[in-house]
Amino acid sequence: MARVHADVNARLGPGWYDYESLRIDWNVPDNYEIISRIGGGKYSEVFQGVDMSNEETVVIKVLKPVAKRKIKREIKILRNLAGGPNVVGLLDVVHDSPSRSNSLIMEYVHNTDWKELYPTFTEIEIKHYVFQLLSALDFVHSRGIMHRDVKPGNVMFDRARRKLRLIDWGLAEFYHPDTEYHIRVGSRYYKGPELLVEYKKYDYSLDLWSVGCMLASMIFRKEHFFRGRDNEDQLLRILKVLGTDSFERYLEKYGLFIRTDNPGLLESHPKVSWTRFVTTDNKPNVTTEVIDLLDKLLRYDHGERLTAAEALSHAYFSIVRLGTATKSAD
Ligand SMILES: CN1CCn2c1nc1c(Br)c(Br)c(Br)c(Br)c12
Ligand code: NA
Repeated sequence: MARVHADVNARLGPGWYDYESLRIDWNVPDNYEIISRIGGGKYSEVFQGVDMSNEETVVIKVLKPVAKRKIKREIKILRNLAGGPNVVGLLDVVHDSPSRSNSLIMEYVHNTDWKELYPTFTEIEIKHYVFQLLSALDFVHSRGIMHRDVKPGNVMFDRARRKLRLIDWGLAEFYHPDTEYHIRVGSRYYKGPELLVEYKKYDYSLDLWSVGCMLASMIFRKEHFFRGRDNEDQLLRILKVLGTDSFERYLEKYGLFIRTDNPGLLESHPKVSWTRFVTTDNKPNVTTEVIDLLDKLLRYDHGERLTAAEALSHAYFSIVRLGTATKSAD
């Protein structure tokens, strides 16, 4: 059971969370022109485009013919989250008859690629970036939704404007208490332990593990902090840092068992101090304050992890909050 926002969807009712009964009125695509391909994945091809009615740059996410149900879920969630802080905006939904394809027209962000961004982050930039990411998640979780695929590739960051948007809500879901969810979600390096040990009754706190992985890669300047070759190796990477004592307690608490023939997963591993990852290169960004925040996000037990709201009020962000306060003061 989630520690926070457990009953949000029960309170907001089926009009909020029942995406299956959503009827989508697809508009014609005539206003939009594709300029260039900017990405793609299992479920969509992504293009930079222009809305010719106002000359605005947009992103055109052409959906592959996947389960209609999944498309309804993504659109329902994007519409529920409209106007929320740091959530990418859904501008339109269009159907193209000749190609029989459906597309989401999204707000454009002039994104700097993560590979370029993370090695150059200053401490103040990390604070602004993570604060905005947590603001998005605090909002989304308070609306009864978990993203389930938080990773650098799904966080668009316009460095010049210091504008961050959480994108790709294709794996997002509504949280209901005592409900079993798919564990084949997320992206390997950012998968929470609950997914790797196949605990299916997870909740919003899954997203906070992923934030912890991103924070660690920024402060320690490591592209992916836990970089497993496969799901088992991913868990082993985590064990080798957090140690097996707290892992055993976690398994015990939730009545979980590990089925594996990987010897590494059956050995005991000591907890490694976070200071072991300090180098001359990353030293300026590693303070006792950020280590404290990181240590409270990267916990096996999802029930122990800071919530997004708790993380936002951590001392590490006081300079960002202060900035916000003065802004709202004037
Ligand atoms: C793979 N790339 C690079 C930039 N970029 C990509 N996918 C995007 C999606 Br989906 C959205 Br929505 C936005 Br907004 C941007 Br920007 C996107
Ligand atoms: Na998206």
